[in-house]
Amino acid sequence: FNSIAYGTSLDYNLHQEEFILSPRKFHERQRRSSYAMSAALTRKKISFITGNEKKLQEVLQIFEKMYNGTLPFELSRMNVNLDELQGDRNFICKKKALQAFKIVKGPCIVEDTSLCFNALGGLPGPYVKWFTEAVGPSGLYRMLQGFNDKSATAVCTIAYVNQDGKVTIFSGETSGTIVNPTTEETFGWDSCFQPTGYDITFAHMTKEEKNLISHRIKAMKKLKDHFELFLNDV
Ligand SMILES: O=c1[nH]c(=O)c2ncn([C@@H]3O[C@H](COP(=O)(O)OP(=O)(O)OP(=O)(O)O)[C@@H](O)[C@H]3O)c2[nH]1
Ligand SMILES: [Mg+2]
Repeated sequence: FNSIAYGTSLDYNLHQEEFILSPRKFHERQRRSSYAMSAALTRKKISFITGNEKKLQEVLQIFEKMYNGTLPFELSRMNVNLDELQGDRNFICKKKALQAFKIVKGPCIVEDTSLCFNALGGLPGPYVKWFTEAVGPSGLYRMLQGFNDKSATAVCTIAYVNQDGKVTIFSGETSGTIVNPTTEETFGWDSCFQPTGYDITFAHMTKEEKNLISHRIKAMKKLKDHFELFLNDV
């Protein structure tokens, strides 16, 4: 598996200046360095399991901003496409989480994203990946051609599994409209999803703008609240 650790930069860059510092400053740096290292050693390790690079990027950007650059845990990524059973989104995400825990045998996070069209009773929902791969964002727009109602909800479902294998689910939703894409796709279906209250799609927005209002940040805020309430669960 491709596993990379994030949130550890603090541990490295303290050594680089050792020749240009005065002895007193060097001593102080060493003291801070060993403090940082012991903090890093006590930080819990959490694995984020996803096969999707774009998702990984957003999750990292959001965590970095939420924790001002210093995550209270060490996040590593495992590049695995977990099996996805059919069912509602919480069921799918819970089953992904349990598979992930079997692999990692420790705390882990998985995420499942749905795009639900109201005119289609919530479909494609958790199956949007296959629809997007088959027809692209413009095809998603055309699927609603016979309907006046173009409204949709983007839903991010996150499952966190703690060290005992207990799964907790968090979800975040952003409502919007499915529009005819006018830009290149930047993620999956961002170019056809226009969030309510905006006249541009997610694809037109900067990452910073999207990360303020997205389904993903809303679910991740709940995960952060959970970590704060149940400190031992981190
Ligand atoms: O434009 C987008 N903006 C987003 O914010 C977003 N989040 C997810 N997606 C896409 O929606 C499907 C979800 O399926 P999904 O959750 O199963 O993801 P995945 O299979 O790619 O990865 P994972 O299951 O290994 O984590 C996949 O096609 C993702 O590319 C997005 N597209
Ligand atoms: Mg998937």
